[in-house]
Amino acid sequence: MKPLRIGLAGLGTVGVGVIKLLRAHAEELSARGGRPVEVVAVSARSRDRDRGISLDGLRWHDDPVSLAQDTEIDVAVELIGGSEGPARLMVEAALGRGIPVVTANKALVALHGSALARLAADNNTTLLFEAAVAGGIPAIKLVREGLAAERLDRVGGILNGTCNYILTEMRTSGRDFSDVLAEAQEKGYAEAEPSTDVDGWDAAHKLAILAGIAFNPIRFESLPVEGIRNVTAADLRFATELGYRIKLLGLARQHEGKALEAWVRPCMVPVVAPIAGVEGVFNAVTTSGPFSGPITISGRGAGEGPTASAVVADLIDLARGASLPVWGVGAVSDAVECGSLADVESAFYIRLDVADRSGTMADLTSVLRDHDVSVHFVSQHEAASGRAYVALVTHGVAESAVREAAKGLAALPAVNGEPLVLKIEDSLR
Ligand SMILES: NC(=O)C1=CN([C@@H]2O[C@H](COP(=O)(O)OP(=O)(O)OC[C@H]3O[C@@H](n4cnc5c(N)ncnc54)[C@H](O)[C@@H]3O)[C@@H](O)[C@H]2O)C=CC1
Ligand SMILES: N[C@@H](CC=O)C(=O)O
Ligand code: NA
Repeated sequence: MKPLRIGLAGLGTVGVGVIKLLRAHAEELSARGGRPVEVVAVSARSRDRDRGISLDGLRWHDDPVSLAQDTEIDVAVELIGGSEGPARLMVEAALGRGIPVVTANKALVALHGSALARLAADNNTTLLFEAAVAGGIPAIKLVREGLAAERLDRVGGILNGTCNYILTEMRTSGRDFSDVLAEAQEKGYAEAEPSTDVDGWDAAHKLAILAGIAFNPIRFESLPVEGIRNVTAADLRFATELGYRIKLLGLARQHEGKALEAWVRPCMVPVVAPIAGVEGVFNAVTTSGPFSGPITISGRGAGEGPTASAVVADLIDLARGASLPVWGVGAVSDAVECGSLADVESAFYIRLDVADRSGTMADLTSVLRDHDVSVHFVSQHEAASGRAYVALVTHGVAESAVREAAKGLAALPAVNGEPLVLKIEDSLR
């Protein structure tokens, strides 16, 4: 049987994992795909770096675009990363000549997915990206194939392994942020530029892709994004005391007749919610729809093995001759704006660093009263030298009111620095 010939660009964590997996499971892959799946050509920055795998017998291309133009490949695999530059040029070159592309690059798909889908459709080929969302979890296949019959009202979850790893380690071992981030980088979880992870962008790319399949491609710039940099050890302690875990969540919800509600932000999740138990580098993808009901699946969201498993699953689809439309629908629609969050009601957690003196609490509550924010629970812990951390949990209130109240609180002389406002996400129980 004629093999499926792969040209693979990017020999880092994921690229090396893909080559190892193709070699380790060659027999099973050949049986499942109906023909052997073989890497025949590669491209990376350095030819001589020791990667622990042999590149003997593989054609070498210095330029990933020249790899995409190699007439002796059937599929181009892009594992370089970045929404622009060589990754984008290579994907465009391959799709432009009718060669299917498999990529793990969420930034590229989130920002240019609609244009790439058109290019693929125009050239009668496809772009597959299972590894781009939640690493080894079959998240795309869940939504695009498994739930193809459903009209979902919610999709999202814990979509960044690095952030979940940092939040888990900070809480369980008391280590600080930068120490745990360095470890996530060593383990190959973090993006080349780690602010992509900790500032929420990577989760946002993944949410944009899930929302694109479940609902409609969204205009990435309209997605509200907040990362985990401002979450402190004090917040993690308060969360435990209140019966919550702090998780970086990305969620998109379709409310009847309204613009899509979508956001990425650290949230308080009740400790009894299944998603609260998803710890470390694990991700979780959650959906809900009128026929299927709620579904949550979890697994390793980053790292060599899990991500390689997802890339190779796409290659098997191609070996089998599957021809899947990029966003799960034949016609590519234009990207839509996400709705404003101003009127969306929720309970919120507000954490303040205050002067520990008489009258402070009265000042805080008067600001909340002035903004019509009703408080459900208050807790206080001593901080260093005459300061205290105060945590307030509100009743349900519009996001715009809590944001205005937070500005009023920040302006009080007794309040140091910026308050942290976290949404309490109770719907995922
Ligand atoms: N590491 C992970 O756990 C996951 C990574 N991804 C995505 O997979 C992709 C690859 O990620 P990693 O393997 O972690 O990155 P990495 O930084 O370990 O590897 C990237 C590779 O691309 C090569 N490269 C850079 N510029 C190049 C150029 N101009 N021409 C040819 N090769 C070039 C580098 O030499 C390196 O071998 C990214 O899009 C990333 O977002 C997706 C899911 C999980
Ligand atoms: N940097 C990402 C890797 C996988 O997509 C993460 O930490 O989740
Ligand atoms: Na996946």
